[in-house]
Amino acid sequence: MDPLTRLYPLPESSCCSFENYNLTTEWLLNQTNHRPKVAVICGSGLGLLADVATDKKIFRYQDIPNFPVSTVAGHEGCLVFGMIEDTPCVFMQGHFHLYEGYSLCQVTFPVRIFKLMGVETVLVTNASGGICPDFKVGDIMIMKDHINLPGFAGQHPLCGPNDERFGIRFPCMSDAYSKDLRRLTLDIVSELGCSNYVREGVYCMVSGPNFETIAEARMLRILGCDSVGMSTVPEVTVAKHCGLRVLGLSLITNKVSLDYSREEKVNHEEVLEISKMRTEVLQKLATMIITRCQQQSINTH
Ligand SMILES: O=P(O)(O)O[C@H]1O[C@H](CO)[C@@H](O)[C@H]1O
Ligand code: HPA
Repeated sequence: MDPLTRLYPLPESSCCSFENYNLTTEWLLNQTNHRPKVAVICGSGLGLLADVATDKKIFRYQDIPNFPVSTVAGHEGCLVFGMIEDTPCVFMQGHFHLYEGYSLCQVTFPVRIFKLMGVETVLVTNASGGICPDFKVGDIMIMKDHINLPGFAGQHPLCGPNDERFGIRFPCMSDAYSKDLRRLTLDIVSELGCSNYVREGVYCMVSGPNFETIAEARMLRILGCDSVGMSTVPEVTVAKHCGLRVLGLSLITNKVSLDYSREEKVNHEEVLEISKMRTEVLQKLATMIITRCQQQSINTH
């Protein structure tokens, strides 16, 4: 047994050994001829992003060895391989959350599978609550940066022994979201004429599952967060660690209450309803980003 394994024994049920990543990767590659270059992680209510792909091959999460299953409404729990024009892609219809009881190694498991499959770029999407007073419901926020609030408290997907086959012990996170992809997205947004509801901003991850108190929301505002959600940051961190290029799009599904006199109460059904409302434009945007980013073969991460 190597000394690291002895120092940090993984629980029996852990999926996070290199052998397990390999096993799942090989299982998937044996079941399909698709060899994806772009992975799309679909957030709450955004699974329909996969509908525009052609030549699809679909796996239910429950049938994939070592894969967690989705337990939240609006997360279908399917892995969809398919083509967006000439680009081979893989879509996660639904992702995993700390509040479901998953470890961060389980939450981020698919990202390392994508890396081993040869994926180069990850497009992450999510639903979030708008904290920036200028944001409106239905706005799309291009993620410029994030705050890993659970990470501050030691809930971090890279804690534990570092596997150098994936990345270095102390990865830089100051450029987690590719500048080139953000620029490309802004160009496409202006071509599509939707600049009036696309913003750039900082996403903050909280563990959930409750939505924020007003005092918490005010604290997040002071910290410089433009929106808040319960996902994405672990996946982005692991993607960046293993050298994947990342773009994040966050749909503002509700405004977070910063004021005790505000009567509206946020709920998950409203989150899903707004996601559905923006599906078409997000499909268009995602399709153009995927096609162009492959054509331009931007090399900087
Ligand atoms: O981040 P995604 O999964 O898109 O969804 C967001 O919406 C759900 C709450 O309504 C939470 O899961 C939150 O994180
Ligand atoms: O207001 C919110 N807070 C946290 N997560 C969320 N996901 C969608 N909206 C929200």
